[in-house]
Amino acid sequence: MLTEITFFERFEHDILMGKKTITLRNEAESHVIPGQILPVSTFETHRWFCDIQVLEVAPITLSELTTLHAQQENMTLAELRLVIAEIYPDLEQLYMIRFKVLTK
Ligand SMILES: CC(=O)Nc1cc[nH]c(=O)n1
Repeated sequence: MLTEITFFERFEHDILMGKKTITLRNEAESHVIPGQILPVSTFETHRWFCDIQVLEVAPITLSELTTLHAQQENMTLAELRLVIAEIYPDLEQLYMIRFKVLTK
């Protein structure tokens, strides 16, 4: 079970503003359950910046991504596909984690 989650610093503002409400992760980072509360830190320096509550976890493939997922990431679909390809090269099976920010 995941007990903390990290995000790249470039996503911090969007998360805190409620503009990014999902994250797409690989299988290793998908072991969370709805209701679970996770501390969130930056990937680069492990600085805590909020707690989130997991609302939903669902498998999704790269080809199934839609403009709704892109909106929930505060990106265009083209941007989202590029970002995911950069973070997880050649990975088709992803997991969508929907969350809300609790403590800032
Ligand atoms: C650190 C890290 O992997 N961050 C990610 C990965 C995928 N999506 C996301 O929002 N953040």
